[in-house]
This record gives sequence, C-alpha cells and structure tokens, in this order.
Amino acid sequence: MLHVQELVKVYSQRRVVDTVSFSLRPGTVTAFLGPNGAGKSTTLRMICGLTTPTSGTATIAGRRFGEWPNPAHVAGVLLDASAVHPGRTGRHHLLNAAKLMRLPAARVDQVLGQVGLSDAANRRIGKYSLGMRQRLGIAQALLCDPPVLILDEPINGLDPDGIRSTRQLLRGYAQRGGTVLLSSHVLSEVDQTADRVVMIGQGRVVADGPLESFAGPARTLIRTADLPRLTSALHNARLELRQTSADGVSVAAPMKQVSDLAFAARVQVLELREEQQNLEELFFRLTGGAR
Ligand SMILES: Nc1ncnc2c1ncn2[C@@H]1O[C@H](COP(=O)(O)OP(=O)(O)OP(=O)(O)O)[C@@H](O)[C@H]1O
Repeated sequence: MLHVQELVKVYSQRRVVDTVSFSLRPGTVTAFLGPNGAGKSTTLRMICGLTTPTSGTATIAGRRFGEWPNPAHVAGVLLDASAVHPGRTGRHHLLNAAKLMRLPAARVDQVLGQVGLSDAANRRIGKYSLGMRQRLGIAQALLCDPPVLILDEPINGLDPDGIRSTRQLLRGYAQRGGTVLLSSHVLSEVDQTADRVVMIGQGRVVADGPLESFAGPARTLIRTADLPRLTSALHNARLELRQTSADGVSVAAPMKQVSDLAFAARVQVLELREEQQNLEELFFRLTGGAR
C-alpha cells in the first residue's frame, strides 16, 4: 500500500534522510519513531510530495502521492496542525476543505464527531488548544475516508482523554483495513497504538519490527521508608537495581515481583510503578551506543 524505497534527502551536504526504506500493509498502525531532528518530518514530507527527494521513491497504492488525480482520496495527511486560519471556526475550516473535495457538509459533522470536536465546532480555531488543533487536523485527514493516514506527531499536545480517543480512532481505522503511519519522538505515546515501529536516528532506519520487540526488560520504580531493608531483600533475590533518589530504587523486575518482595520484607512502600521506557536508552540499546 505504501512503499518507501531508499529515500535520501541531502541538505547542505548533510544526509538528513539516508536510504530509508519500509513498506506498510493495510490494517496496521506503524509508528515512525525517533529523537528530535532524526529525519521523521522530512521523510513524511517526501512521501507526501511536499519535499523533493534527492534520490529514492515513495509510492502510495502504486503511484507517487502527487501523481494521483485526487490525492486526498488516497491518503489523509496531517503534517502541521498549526497551519490553519485562527479566525475561522473548526466547522468553517472543514466545510471549506469539504467543498474543495466536493464532499457533502454532513461529512464534516461526521468527522468532527469522530475526533470528539462536535461541541467545539463553532468556536474559533484561535481559541483551540494544541490538542484540539491536532484533532481538527486528524478530522481533515479523515474527510475523504482515505485508505491511508499519514500523521506527523498527532498525539503531541493531547490531554489523556485526547490520547485515549485518538488511539481508539486510529486502532478502529486500522481494524477496518486502513493503513496508518504516525510519527512520534516519545515511545510511550505510541506503545498502545502501533503494531509496528520503524525507528530512525540521524536519518537512518536503526530498527524495524513489531512493537513487542522494542520493549526492554520490565523495570519497576519503588520508593520506601526503609531503603536499606528493601535493597537487602532485592539483593538477596539477585535483582539488578540502581538507586534513583534518597528513598527510591529502579529494579530490573516486573512490578508484581517487586511488590511481593517489599511485602515479604515488611517495608512501607511510598510509591510503586512501572518505569517508563526511555527513548534515549532504547535508542542507545538498538544502535549499540553508536551515535
Ligand atoms: N528545509 C530544510 N533545510 C535545511 N535543513 C533542514 C530542512 N528541513 C529539515 N532540516 C534538517 O533536517 C534534520 C531532520 O529534520 P526533521 O524535521 O526531518 O526531523 P524530525 O525527526 O522530524 O524532528 P522533529 O521531531 O524535531 O520535528 C534536522 O537537522 C533539520 O534541521
């Protein structure tokens, strides 16, 4: 459905995108993940025909995106959620887009409902939060009900409710056979949304695989009123640990195991939670520390 083949972009003699290749199948959500400046947006812009590749090709359903007579029917794109007129209302903005695409006004209300913006539809975009603009951008990408969605950092700026509903929306879209490519620089943003991760660093794909293959060994953060007693119990269980604060340690074990050990050691637990996977650490692990 979407094929990226050896895409290269050189700016000022620097390869900001360096021989990037991947193919996406219908029915999947793929996260294009990498630190700031890794080359994600440039790759997405090349896929959408907004930036000319130095070499390589990107096709959607067999043709370059810009070669399709009605590209919005082939792929819905959200690259910059701030590129909207602040004086217009959300509904007005989408009605204009719908008119250009010869879609009925009723479709606008459908997509506004899909992204949870019905109540804010008649407010000026200038009064929208970043998260609301992101959702408006997703609504616009959905207007023609295209088989492919390409979204640059769509979860950035969303509140927890917005993240949850966007996840459900994208998962549902993929379950109905859609193909989603979304970029992010935060692993935890995409870990419940994506099936697959293509990770990019310094313009190169450094890893590509199912999401599960990216999860490192589970770690748990625990804070306690009696750290010496807890660390002694953790050492006895032969667990690797590192101190993170005056009263806390990070333990290389699942939360249940750490909780059981703390209980058995009879220490008072002040905080217990799974440690968030750190993208920088993950990136180092995947690249063998070479940057
Ligand atoms: N038009 C341009 N001219 C020169 N350099 C550019 C241009 N566009 C992007 N770059 C550079 O290319 C590199 C990759 O940028 P890109 O925006 O693709 O990264 P990104 O992974 O999307 O990062 P971010 O998450 O910060 O947007 C950066 O070093 C950026 O400064």
